[in-house]
Amino acid sequence: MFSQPGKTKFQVDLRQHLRDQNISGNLVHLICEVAEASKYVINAVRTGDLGVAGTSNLYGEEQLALDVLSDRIMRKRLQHSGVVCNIASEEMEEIFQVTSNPQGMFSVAYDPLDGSSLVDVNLAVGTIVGIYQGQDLLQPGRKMVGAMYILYGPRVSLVYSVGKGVYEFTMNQLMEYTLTREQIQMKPCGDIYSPGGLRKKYNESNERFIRYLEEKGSKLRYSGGFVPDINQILMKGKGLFMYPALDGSPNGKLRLLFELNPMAFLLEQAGGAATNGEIPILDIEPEGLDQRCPVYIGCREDVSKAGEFLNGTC
Ligand SMILES: O=P(O)(O)OC[C@H]1O[C@](O)(COP(=O)(O)O)[C@@H](O)[C@@H]1O
Ligand SMILES: [Mg+2]
Ligand SMILES: [Mg+2]
Repeated sequence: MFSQPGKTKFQVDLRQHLRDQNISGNLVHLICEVAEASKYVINAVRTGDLGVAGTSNLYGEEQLALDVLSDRIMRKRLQHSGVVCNIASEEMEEIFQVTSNPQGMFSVAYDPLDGSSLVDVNLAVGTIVGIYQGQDLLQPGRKMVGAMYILYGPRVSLVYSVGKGVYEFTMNQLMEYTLTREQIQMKPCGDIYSPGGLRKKYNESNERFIRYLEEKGSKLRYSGGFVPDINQILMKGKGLFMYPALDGSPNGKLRLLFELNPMAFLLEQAGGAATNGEIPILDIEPEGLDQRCPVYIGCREDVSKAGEFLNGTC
């Protein structure tokens, strides 16, 4: 049952689709709860206060009112879902325990509003979610049972995987998510590149890798929002996003639990790859909630080429 990209041929609703996936009813419920929460987040993005909240998150970054509101929307929904035991968010200081009994339950790590500083210039932003069975959130991403993101662009789309391929749903005029693409697949290499961070802070290997990409004819496509940048690569099936180690920031900027693991899970499911330049992102043992790490994510061959530049074999 393959629909054309962008066309909702079968009007398959998210819940109906998930029920057909042979996964636990609790996981179906959890994904649908996140989908419901996203409807309130998009409303906040479209109409909410663009000012600062006057508080800071666990990274010491100034929080916007929209960061705080999106976080509350997500947390409340998860807290009352009846299927979540632990919650961690980019905007919370510590793990929020809903229940100490993990039986049949999931734990969720999320970035409620990635790219929030782009809302005032009306660019696309998103929500990123990683789902773990049981109560342990500090596990390698490969242990995740599901990952998803919601992209708030001119259209709202939801992309998810529970380890059975990657599917895209798009919000219709009734604010329901209906299936628009299934079994999304990446090509082995591509011609789009999204380089994060200040280039003058790149080391020589990263600089040489960028020159290699440019010489092979890759086009620069960087919006400054991780969700739209990854979504472009995934939906076009080609390209590479990187946010490398920078001079003064050896771990780059992006967060392992809240941003990188869910995206790595999705890209691997689509036949792509994600590494820190040495090992797969999904194999990294997290040491703390606030862990950051460099990332090269996208087409398999492009990601592996990045590794060759970094280890000096290229
Ligand atoms: O401005 P830079 O350094 O290129 O960083 C951009 C990256 O930072 C982020 O905005 C970080 O996310 P938050 O907005 O959640 O802090 C990513 O969306 C994006 O990929
Ligand atoms: Mg973020
Ligand atoms: Mg954020």
